[in-house]
Amino acid sequence: MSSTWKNNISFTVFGESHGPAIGVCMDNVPPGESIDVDKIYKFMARRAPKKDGTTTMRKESDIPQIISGYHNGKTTGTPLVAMIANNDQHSQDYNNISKLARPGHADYTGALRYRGFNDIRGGGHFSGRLTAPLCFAGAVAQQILEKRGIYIGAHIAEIHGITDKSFDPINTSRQDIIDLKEKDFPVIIDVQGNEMKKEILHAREEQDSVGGIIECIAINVPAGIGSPIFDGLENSIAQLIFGIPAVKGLEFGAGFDVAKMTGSENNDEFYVNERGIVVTKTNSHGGILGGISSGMPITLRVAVKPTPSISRPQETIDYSAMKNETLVVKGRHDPCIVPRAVPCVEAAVSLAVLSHMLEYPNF
Ligand SMILES: Cc1cc2nc3c(=O)[nH]c(=O)nc-3n(C[C@H](O)[C@H](O)[C@H](O)COP(=O)(O)O)c2cc1C
Ligand SMILES: C=C(O[C@@H]1CC(C(=O)O)=C[C@@H](OP(=O)(O)O)[C@H]1O)C(=O)O
Repeated sequence: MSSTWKNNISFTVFGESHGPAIGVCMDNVPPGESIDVDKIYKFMARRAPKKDGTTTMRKESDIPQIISGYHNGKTTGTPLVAMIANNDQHSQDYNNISKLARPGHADYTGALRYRGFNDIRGGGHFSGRLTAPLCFAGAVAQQILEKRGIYIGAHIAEIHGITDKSFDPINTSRQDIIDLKEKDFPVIIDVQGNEMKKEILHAREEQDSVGGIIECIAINVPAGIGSPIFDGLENSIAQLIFGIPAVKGLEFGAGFDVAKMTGSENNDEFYVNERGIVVTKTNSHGGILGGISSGMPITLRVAVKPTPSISRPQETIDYSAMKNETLVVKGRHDPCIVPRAVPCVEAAVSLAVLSHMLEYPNF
């Protein structure tokens, strides 16, 4: 079940980019949770294509239709199902490349896995479009968590070498997270965001694309959530983060920098604060020790590759005729995936955290 995630919360995403609709079926969502549908729309609009040249020109409204599991403003606890229509497919863009493997995309591996029967139009089921249902599920999870004071936010930390300020790994506030969600281009330092946008537009002019890094933080996650070995918070978050197409790297806390540190530099010393709560002085561990939350903010960074579909000519193969070919990709592609993937990262982390929160009887 490649498109199903099974934990305390389970969900399946379905559909293809150029089929009639995509969607999600969530199971074991707690009953009686008030869900504001307008807030879901707002969350999903953060992922939807924009009109400023920094994203795909495909116009999708991404309004989900809830067809099960929601009544009188509350979850029923039975499967929560949402459909999202595909309205602006240009399938003819893919006619001339139906057996030509786009370098960096999943056309070749998908054809092997599905014996050539996979729908390659717009990337089919491999498309970044399948993150719209992930965002629906994540928006629901986020609302349930926010009612318990848990806030999860993300920003663009880097695009092609241009960097934003990092989250404060100890003192990021609920308001800092809320403010970022209101931004069209979610960065902490707006002037850096303007430079990033210029870089994205430049890549588009050059018939090329750029990648970057997304940083995410979850605050007020209670200490003691998660499990060791295979079912820890890091495991669950990683599984969902790698469900976002184009993600190639993930690090928690100090991440790969730990390799350069000594134990005394990396260890986060504990103390009891003025409110009688156990905290750490620093947060290299990124809020997770032994797969279990420490109560400190959970911090992670996600590396996103440059969009594979670029319009300059590239060498490739015709995998049906087994011939070498030159390919010119058509279609309306994101010159950079990173800005639209920010809510996707939030969605993935929200679903993983909510799922582990359900292990606790008093949730
Ligand atoms: C929000 C989002 C938008 C994307 N837009 C595009 C796009 O316009 N063109 C493209 O070739 N790939 C796009 N991708 C990435 C591809 O779907 C992805 O690279 C491909 O499925 C192969 O998967 P992999 O990179 O994880 O190996 C997008 C991904 C996301 C998350
Ligand atoms: C439509 C979306 O993104 C699509 C993701 C995508 C890909 O290969 O991942 C390829 C493009 O599809 P098309 O060629 O049909 O325009 C993007 O537009 C979306 O995210 O809503």
